[in-house]
Amino acid sequence: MAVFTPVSLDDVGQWITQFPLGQATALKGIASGIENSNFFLSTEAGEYVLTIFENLSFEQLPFYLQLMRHLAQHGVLVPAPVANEQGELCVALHGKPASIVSKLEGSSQMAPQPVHCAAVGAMLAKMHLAGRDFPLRQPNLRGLSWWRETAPQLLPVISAAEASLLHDEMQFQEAFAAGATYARLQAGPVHADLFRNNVMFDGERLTGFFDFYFAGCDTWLFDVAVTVNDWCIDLDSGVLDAARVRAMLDAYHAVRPFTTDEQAAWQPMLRAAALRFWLSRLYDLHKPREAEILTPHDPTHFERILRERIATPAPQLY
Ligand SMILES: Nc1ncnc2c1ncn2[C@@H]1O[C@H](COP(=O)(O)OP(=O)(O)O)[C@@H](O)[C@H]1O
Ligand SMILES: N[C@@H](CCOP(=O)(O)O)C(=O)O
Repeated sequence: MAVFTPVSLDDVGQWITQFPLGQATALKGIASGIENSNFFLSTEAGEYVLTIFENLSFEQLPFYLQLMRHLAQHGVLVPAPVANEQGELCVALHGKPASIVSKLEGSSQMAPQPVHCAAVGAMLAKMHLAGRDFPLRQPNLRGLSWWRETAPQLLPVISAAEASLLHDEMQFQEAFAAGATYARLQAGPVHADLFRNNVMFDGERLTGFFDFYFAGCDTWLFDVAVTVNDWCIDLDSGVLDAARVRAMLDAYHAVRPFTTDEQAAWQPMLRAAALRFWLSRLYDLHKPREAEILTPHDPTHFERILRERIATPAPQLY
């Protein structure tokens, strides 16, 4: 959709000398980003992605970039940030924070089959395990605290039917999050937005997870629920597709076995994951940021998913 900050090859030519990448040989804006300005960057050392962060600050970026570096160093397929000669992963370009990360091969698989879901499930489990010794901490900034702030702002501007669902689900999620089962769930760094458009495939080979800018510390099961709610559904109805769910969960379980607490928490967590994106889409629709030029995602998609997860028993986790 947009490159918000234009950058020329000349601009990058001087700036890139602080990185161990040789000369920049080509730069091409990526049209599909909605949050940041992204460019494919060719250098003498290989192919990279240059990102200029339009909303995140220098103070906020270390958690995301260091998490990506940590995961890449632990064999998780994610873009590896490149440090400059001072060891910095984030350096100003045109006055904004910018970073260079390795380019993933392939493209997003927008019509996934069980084989793709299995690859995502296995890599997600590997990512959760690899995050256990990541030292930085940041909460999921779109977690329960944000829902508590956001729901009251939305209740007056949404329909009565939406307000009733939102009110009831917030009560349900408050009780779930305060319970003993929830407290025992394993937690750590999670991607928190692992939708189809944030994973690359080369045919059936997964080449990487990217777009970590909603990452934070939360329960691993929340991350699984977010991922299942996007990868394993019929997009029109929101209904789970049994074959894709089974493929994803079995592959995850083979790497990091689910627990009995997680089985007990599974249905509430599928609901929580649906609520999170329903809320953010409602918020973007009713409370757009100043100068927002983009078409917001449709909230009714996640309202449908939420109603469906409430009405239908969750599949077995394992
Ligand atoms: N590391 C990467 N390797 C390959 N392509 C990438 C990488 N990072 C981003 N892209 C491409 O750039 C596009 C926009 O990236 P994304 O992170 O979704 O931007 P935004 O956060 O602005 O929405 C992606 O759809 C993908 O095609
Ligand atoms: N996945 C979210 C929106 C986040 O956008 P992204 O392009 O950065 O993944 C949604 O679908 O609401």
